[in-house]
Amino acid sequence: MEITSPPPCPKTVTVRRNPPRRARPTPYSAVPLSLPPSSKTSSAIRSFPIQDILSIDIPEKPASSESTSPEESSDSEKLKVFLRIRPIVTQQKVTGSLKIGAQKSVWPQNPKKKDASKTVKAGGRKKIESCLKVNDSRSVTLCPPQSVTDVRRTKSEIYEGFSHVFCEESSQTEVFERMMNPLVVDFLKGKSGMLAALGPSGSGKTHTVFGSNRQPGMVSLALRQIFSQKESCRFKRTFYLSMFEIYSERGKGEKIMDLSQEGGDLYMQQSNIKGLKEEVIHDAQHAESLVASGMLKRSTAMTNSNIQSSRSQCIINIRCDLDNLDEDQSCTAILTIVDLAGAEREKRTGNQGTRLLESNFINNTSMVFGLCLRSLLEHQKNPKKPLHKHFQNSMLTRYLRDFLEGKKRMSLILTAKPGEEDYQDTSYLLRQASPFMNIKFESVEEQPLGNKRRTQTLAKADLAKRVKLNSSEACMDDEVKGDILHQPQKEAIFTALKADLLVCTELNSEPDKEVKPTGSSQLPVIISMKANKNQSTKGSITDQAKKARDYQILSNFSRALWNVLKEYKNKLEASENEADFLRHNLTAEKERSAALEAELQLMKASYSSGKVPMAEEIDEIHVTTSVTLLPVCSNTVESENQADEQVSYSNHCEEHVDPTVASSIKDASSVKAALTLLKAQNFEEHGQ
Ligand SMILES: Nc1ncnc2c1ncn2[C@@H]1O[C@H](COP(=O)(O)OP(=O)(O)OP(=O)(O)O)[C@@H](O)[C@H]1O
Repeated sequence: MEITSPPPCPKTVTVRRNPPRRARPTPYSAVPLSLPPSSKTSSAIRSFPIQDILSIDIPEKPASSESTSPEESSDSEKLKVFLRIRPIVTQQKVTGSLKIGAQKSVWPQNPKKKDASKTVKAGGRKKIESCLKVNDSRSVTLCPPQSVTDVRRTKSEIYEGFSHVFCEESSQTEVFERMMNPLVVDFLKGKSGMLAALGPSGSGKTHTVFGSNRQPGMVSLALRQIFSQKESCRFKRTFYLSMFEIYSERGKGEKIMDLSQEGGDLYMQQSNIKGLKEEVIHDAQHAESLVASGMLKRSTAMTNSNIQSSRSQCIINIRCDLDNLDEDQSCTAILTIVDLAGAEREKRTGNQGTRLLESNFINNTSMVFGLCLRSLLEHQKNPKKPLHKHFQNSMLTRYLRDFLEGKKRMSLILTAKPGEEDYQDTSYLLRQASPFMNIKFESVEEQPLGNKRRTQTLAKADLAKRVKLNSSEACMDDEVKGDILHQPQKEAIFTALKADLLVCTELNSEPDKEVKPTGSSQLPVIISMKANKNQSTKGSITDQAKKARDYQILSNFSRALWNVLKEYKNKLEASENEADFLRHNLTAEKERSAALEAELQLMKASYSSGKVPMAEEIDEIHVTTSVTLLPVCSNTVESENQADEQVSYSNHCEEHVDPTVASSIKDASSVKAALTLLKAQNFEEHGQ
């Protein structure tokens, strides 16, 4: 039987795809391919831990800072927003009082008023539902009345987070204790502060701030509290009172009026009020009488909302000069109380003419006040947002600039009317003002000075003494010198004040203080163990704390960076080891494949010629190829080509050789077995 030789092996070309294929997995080899030991360590490197670094919790002030006192730790405190709900006034009561008011004044000519009277006449006593429900001491729910829900779908809203909610039954004393007393305590310690009352017309701002004879307000109660303190032998406190209003006369711009007995018109230069008179106050009674006479001068008028509606913004300043008698030094603190005129809705008040112009001024000032605080809040939330200079748009906000820019402490009391018909006003107030509770006072001055307020004050008494003490203020600018003749040597006095602060039950709440009796005073005097720190020390402590914080951040960052670099170095070493190992394996495989290829060529030639190759010849091929191909195998690309050719050849064999043989050839380790099989077949054919 004639043996038909298989067609010649076509020249196979390895086509490289574009993009080039990745290296094939190393074909099965007799040589086991073990992974290099280093590959075990080459786990994926985590990304740079920037988040970890940023989330490292670094205390604002180092815990080790022994100098941090409880007072200093409250550097960043939130604006306190209180809410006071005034009692509901029955319709009959309102209109009744309006009737009385109407006899005194012809203003306003509001047709609605007549309608209201009619309603009362016709309907008699009418029960008014409350739209404001107190949930707890810090939150309220505003429920829309039926009339509003009928028109549009309005849901109940919860407002929470107030420093305290004073319900309708809350007394003036309760409000004072919770809201005003902390400010007074700070004031007596040398810290300035402000309380501002905000709310719609007739909601009880003036009632809260000034009160009445029967129910004294915050000003009177604060003055009583101030003068109830016993004097220390080392310190002399002198209190001054000034009072002025900002108003608009028939809409012709803003004006300032000194509300002291002999006071007249004042003028404003930038944020400074020029010519404001201060009265020295010796006792609470005297001070209260001054406030009462000032109130008589204040512009008020009857409106639909309020029988005696404030038509101006009223500001009261109580200043305390604290003199250290031992060291001839002094410091100043100011307690400011602001009674804003209540925002009014034209529809509601029915104001016309002059009242309407006044209304515009009042609403404008309230709006600017709110805008300043909103801008501050937004700026604090996102420092990229600029702190707009809204304060420039009204005299009041110009005067209160430091407070409205978060540089000085302030508290707000929102007064609300809970009646159904007051829903719109109350809703507006809560929506606008409740977010202010998130405002922070970042770097509140520990002891804001009178000269910072830049109010030109001319105290009637103590002038000679002031001039004497003023000798140490040579470095002050002229304006400031004019403003406050008595320049307080604040640092030393503040230190001494801390060391010799009078005990009063309200003040004595700090745990790290030691109480010692003094010879001169019957009351024990608090001796602060940390009293020898003055303000410059505080400044340097703040700097040190900042530096320590920066250092801690940087060291954490560099530590994290170092760890990442170390991980990358390990990974690099592992990869190099792996590459060496693979290169070595590849070389060995190339040698083997070259030897097998040569052997196959020989076998093919022998098969076609019918001559069986001798075992020696095959061994010779192995030796030759392993020697000659070594340098070639070092070239990876060429080796890959050869590997491709080998596979191509194997494929070819699959097509043209007996399937049993082809499968054997594919398997590199079974080549010898294939050869034996071929020999046997050849032998059989030749034998036959
Ligand atoms: N908590 C309260 N308890 C009793 N009466 C109150 C209370 N709040 C307000 N009133 C009374 O309501 C009336 C209006 O209050 P008030 O003048 O204080 O309002 P207002 O907010 O200052 O208004 P405006 O902005 O128009 O001056 C006053 O007669 C006052 O006595």
